[in-house]
Amino acid sequence: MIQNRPGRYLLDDAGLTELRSFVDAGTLLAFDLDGTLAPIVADPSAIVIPGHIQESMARLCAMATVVILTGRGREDALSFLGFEPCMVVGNHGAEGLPGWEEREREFRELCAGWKQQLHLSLAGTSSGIFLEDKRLSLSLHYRNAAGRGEAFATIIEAIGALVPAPERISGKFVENVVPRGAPRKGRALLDTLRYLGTGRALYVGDDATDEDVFRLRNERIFGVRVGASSSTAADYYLKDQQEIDRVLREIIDILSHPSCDAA
Ligand SMILES: O=P(O)(O)OC[C@H]1O[C@H](O[C@H]2O[C@H](CO)[C@@H](O)[C@H](O)[C@H]2O)[C@H](O)[C@@H](O)[C@@H]1O
Repeated sequence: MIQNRPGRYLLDDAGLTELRSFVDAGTLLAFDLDGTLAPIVADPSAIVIPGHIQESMARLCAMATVVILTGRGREDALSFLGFEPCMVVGNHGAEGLPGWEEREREFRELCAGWKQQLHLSLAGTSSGIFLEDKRLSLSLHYRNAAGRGEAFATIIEAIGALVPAPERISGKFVENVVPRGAPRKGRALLDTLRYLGTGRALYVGDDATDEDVFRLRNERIFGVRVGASSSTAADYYLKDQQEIDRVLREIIDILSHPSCDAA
């Protein structure tokens, strides 16, 4: 079993040197949305990518290949971006990958069935549980529940009773119901690299679902976790979400001054 190790801080001299030697115009730049480009807020429909982050992302989109890998539905994610990435892969990797169109139809049907079952099983249970229907996966949020422990237990029981059994992926005060066999973020990033004919990728994410990328431990992927964690598989970490601003500015600087010794 691969042991996790504490990541290294990205924004010190050593981390920035590594970033500079990894990133060039041919590097795929992939980002998670919630908690990475947008700060976490209590209402999932109220996220905002700050204007200066949108501007940096728009600049990067003009300089390199930018991809968004999000747990949100694609259309929902697109409505928040304010810039135009090369690709947006939604639903934790299950939506928007070329070649998966048939399976996506199957995933939609499964989710519609699970949604009906959840409406029945959660009716009358603890308040504050919010079901987000993302068509190819479902999210059961309990951040705003009066008793989070009780709400979490209710959600786990309800997901455990679903037929057929889904995959359950934990997130930040959310449990995600995902079709078995659907691509997750790790697979999605590798497929995207192949599809776009790109050799390597930088990936920045903040959540348990992003560990699916970090756990690949692939030398072609430079993984950065937003928020230090003793259990992350990411190579590097940022102290908090606000530091994404500096990361984007550093990458813009790297791409504006190409050197001969990039890896
Ligand atoms: O992969 P991501 O782009 O990070 O999406 C992960 C989930 O993000 C959203 O939920 C999380 O952010 C909300 C807004 O800040 C917050 O209220 C919630 O507690 C978080 O779990 C989104 O609603 C989910 O669909 C995504 O799966």
